[in-house]
Amino acid sequence: MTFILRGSIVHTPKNPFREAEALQAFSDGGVAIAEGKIAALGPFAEVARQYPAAPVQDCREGVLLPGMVDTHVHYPQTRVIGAMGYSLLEWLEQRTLPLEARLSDNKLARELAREFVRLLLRNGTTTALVFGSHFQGATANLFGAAEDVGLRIIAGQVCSDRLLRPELHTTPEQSYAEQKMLIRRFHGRGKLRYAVTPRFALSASEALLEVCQTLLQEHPDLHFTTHINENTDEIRKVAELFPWSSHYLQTYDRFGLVTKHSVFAHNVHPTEPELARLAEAKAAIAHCPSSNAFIGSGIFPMRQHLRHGVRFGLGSDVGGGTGFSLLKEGLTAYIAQRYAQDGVNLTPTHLLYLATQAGAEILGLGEEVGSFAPGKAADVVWVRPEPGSTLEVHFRHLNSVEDLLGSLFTLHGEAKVQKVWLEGREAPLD
Ligand SMILES: O=c1[nH]c(=O)c2nc[nH]c2[nH]1
Ligand SMILES: [Zn+2]
Repeated sequence: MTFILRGSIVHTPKNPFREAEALQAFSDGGVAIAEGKIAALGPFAEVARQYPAAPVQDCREGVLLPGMVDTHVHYPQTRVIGAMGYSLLEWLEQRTLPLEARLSDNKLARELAREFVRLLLRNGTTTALVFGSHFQGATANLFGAAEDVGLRIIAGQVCSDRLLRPELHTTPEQSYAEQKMLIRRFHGRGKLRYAVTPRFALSASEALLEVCQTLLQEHPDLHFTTHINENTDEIRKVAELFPWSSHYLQTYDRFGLVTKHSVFAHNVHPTEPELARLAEAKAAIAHCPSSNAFIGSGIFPMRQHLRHGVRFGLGSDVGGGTGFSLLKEGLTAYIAQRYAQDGVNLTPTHLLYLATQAGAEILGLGEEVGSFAPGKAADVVWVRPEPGSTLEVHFRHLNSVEDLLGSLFTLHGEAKVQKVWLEGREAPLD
């Protein structure tokens, strides 16, 4: 069935960090959807002429965006959001890991998985790279919940074998066996993909990192994700644990884990050699601005990443982050760069790009999602201002599409995700 969505349409088919006029917008636009894919995009009158028999869904109140892409979010941590006053290692020990340990209970894991995928969708996220659980069963529940609603996720069973808490520790042998089973069962099934996911070098022995390497060698199309350079105490401890390493990235690189399929979360405190190596390997960073602020990790050195040509997308990093909204992450990235010594002066176009196409690209999905380019999956979000809100006032008095986006990101708390389509099918939001 072919149908048309009519409304204000904005997307970033080009990279605004490199090219002018990266934003494309249609104030009365149409996006035709056929067989779950974008069939046509343009002014509504033109699209309607191309598909005269297609029913039209009127989305003229508000704006249509490509489904957003969260490049770093933790499935077990929804209920940790808002734990104030901790730095990273205290936050993990006192608030996060105790909850993660409870996911050995499959019933709780199933409940959290359903809650998690619903909250991603309600915030307009249609693709995500997800940190799973330390438990195999709970991670299987995550894949199951995503599949049930048609959400595109890349995820994996988190592995650690030291320095967390005993319930969360595995052994290299156990981790290999459990991950193999999950890879066989879920990797490449529909829209599901598997990511090898050591929690961070601090909690992974060399033998466990070797297991990660073996898995990637045995399955070259797997993804890889972990944390890096988030907090100065963490960095110091990692240096002590790997005395042979000259920097944090080397603890992964020694085991072949720095590739174009790798996404490292945070990288708030990188050294120049690490940035050079990330660029050389075409590895990418999940930039998590609200988490960096909330846990007090520091300000992301965006200009340094740009200078080195290191790619990055946005991550909500729930539960260190302050919620699932990538609109809010965009605003927080903007504000953090305003505070930074040598910050990048981001425009609303940069923010939209970071929340959509940039994320798609670093997940290797740049040809499949992230914009309304014909042929891509029809993952679409319709956002409307809450009636009577400041955002509604702004939307009634717009001068330009940049103004629309600027107020959407700034007043994101008054933007309601009205509907979400996943491959052209309306997704359940309740
Ligand atoms: O922000 C973070 N959240 C986590 O859960 C975590 N684990 C290791 N390092 C981490 N950083
Ligand atoms: Zn994280």
